[in-house]
Amino acid sequence: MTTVATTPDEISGADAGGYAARALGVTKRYGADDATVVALDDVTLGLPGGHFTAIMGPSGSGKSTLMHCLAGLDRVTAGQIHIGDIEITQLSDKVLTRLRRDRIGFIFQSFNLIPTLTALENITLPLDIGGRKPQQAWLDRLIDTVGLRNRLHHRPGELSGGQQQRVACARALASQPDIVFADEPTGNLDSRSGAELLSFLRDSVTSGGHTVVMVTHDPIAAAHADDVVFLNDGRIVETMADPTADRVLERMKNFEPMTAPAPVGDR
Ligand SMILES: Nc1ncnc2c1ncn2[C@@H]1O[C@H](COP(=O)(O)OP(=O)(O)OP(=O)(O)O)[C@@H](O)[C@H]1O
Repeated sequence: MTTVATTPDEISGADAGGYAARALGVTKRYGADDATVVALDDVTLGLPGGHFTAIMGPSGSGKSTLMHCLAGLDRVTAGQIHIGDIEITQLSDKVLTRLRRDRIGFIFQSFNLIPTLTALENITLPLDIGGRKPQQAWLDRLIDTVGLRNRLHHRPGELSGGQQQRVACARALASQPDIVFADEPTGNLDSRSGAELLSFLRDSVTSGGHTVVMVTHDPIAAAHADDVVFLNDGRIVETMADPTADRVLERMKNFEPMTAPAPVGDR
């Protein structure tokens, strides 16, 4: 499995097991009647295991909705989602919650740390909730990689934004999940902290064999990925292998002529 797939044949075949997550003909509608919004329109996507995939597209194109549906945080209107070999669209809320906890890691733009817990307690929280013991060697490696060794007993309020996001990253990877979903993970970080975080995610894929899916608006962030999936109006319009920031920027420009602000003098 060397690249993302976007056709039903590719992701339904005998070797579909190589995909960490799959969406098959997924449609997501919000609202009803005249107020209906089609956020995803018949999306088919296979995300290879051991890959770093970026999801890009203009505002409102369906990026977050796609990620939330893939991660089982939102229910689809039609179609199927697989995490590994498990079809999640039919699962009860209880089973889905357990699957998310055990097999999926999340990194949100807003960190979502618990303010009363220390950095270490935040990192191991998903494991603690699941009644699982952290694998100490992995945890040690993770803590050293994100550079939090001397901050483990600080609470989030005593950490910088970049440090908090690194805690969120370590938390997402602590249980060695099958797949990590990151929604604009560098959105609240300065450029140096953002670059560190992206290197960490890249390394967790290259050296650790993890699977990372990241929604981003930033071509430089997307250039850390193996593949970029471009969405527009709820549909996949293109994929790009081995992206560079320049190529991604060029592609994004084609989407956004309507949203570029007019020069001040023209208003
Ligand atoms: N809970 C909701 N109720 C109604 N409409 C929604 C809801 N969530 C998203 N939408 C709509 O679905 C469409 C896709 O939204 P989504 O948040 O997935 O886009 P996005 O590409 O992630 O946008 P952005 O880059 O601005 O975050 C948009 O038109 C949005 O207004």
